[in-house]
Amino acid sequence: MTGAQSVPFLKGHGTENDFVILPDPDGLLELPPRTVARLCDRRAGIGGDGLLHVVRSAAHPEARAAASDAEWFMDYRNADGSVAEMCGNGVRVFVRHLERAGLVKPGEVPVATRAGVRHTRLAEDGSGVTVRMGRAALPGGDVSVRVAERPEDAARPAVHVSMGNPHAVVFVGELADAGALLQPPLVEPAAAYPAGVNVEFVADRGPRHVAMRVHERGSGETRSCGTGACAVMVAAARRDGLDPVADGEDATYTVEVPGGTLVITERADGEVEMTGPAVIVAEGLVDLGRLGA
Ligand SMILES: N[C@@H](CCC[C@H](N)C(=O)O)C(=O)O
Repeated sequence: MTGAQSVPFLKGHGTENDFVILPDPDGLLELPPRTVARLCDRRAGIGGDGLLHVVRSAAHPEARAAASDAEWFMDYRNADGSVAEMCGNGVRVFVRHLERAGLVKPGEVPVATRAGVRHTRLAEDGSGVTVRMGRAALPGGDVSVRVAERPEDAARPAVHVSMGNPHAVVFVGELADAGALLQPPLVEPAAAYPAGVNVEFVADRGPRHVAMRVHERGSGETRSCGTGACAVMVAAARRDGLDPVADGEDATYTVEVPGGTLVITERADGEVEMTGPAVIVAEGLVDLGRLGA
């Protein structure tokens, strides 16, 4: 990209999963992967685990094709510029931005995503945001994960969970068993995840209380992942013999992430609900022409 093009941006995070936010209600911005990657670069750009492109559904072709009645579409991009279906922490930050900008009121706010519409609820007192994340899908099959830096370790069994985006959940004794997580974990069979995968390592902390680390597709290790925490909650519940739909009773877990705490409920109707913080920390102008993308 050449020439000056100053556009407004904000920076926000949810449990320290951090995002560059680009308000673009009329869908006028061109955002090729290299521009997104540069914006998310922590040295040469603003820095973030991902980017929230905030567009009215009517102005985005993917949202128009889905014909949802949600006014806003979350066009989510990973830090490497790749597209993702959904981001759980991101959707909370997305509605926090809409609220601050006076574009929605506290209460129920539907948001269209590539994984379908997610219904968010902004607390009146400005505290947390609750999101109805849809139902988890557990396709089954044998999946295993090896930590890339520890090729000597045996492959560990993983649970395949979809929260609209793909996850492999691995139970470990200690979170340190995941190593430095500088490289993507090795997941097999690769065919189980044709579009790549987010990998969560989970350790127990107490009854219905777990801690996790995550290696995100397209971003590397991050300090939190909302869809990942939901996948972890559902995998932990099944491991603990709980199935809220069959049991007719909600199950709630506390999921600790390096950047904070998320509370996740799988309801008796199958819906997974996540509650957590959403914070906007900065805003300004960025010159897309000077990113060197
Ligand atoms: N951090 C997000 C997930 C972002 C997308 C993910 N990396 C993917 O490619 O599926 C979350 O909070 O859910």
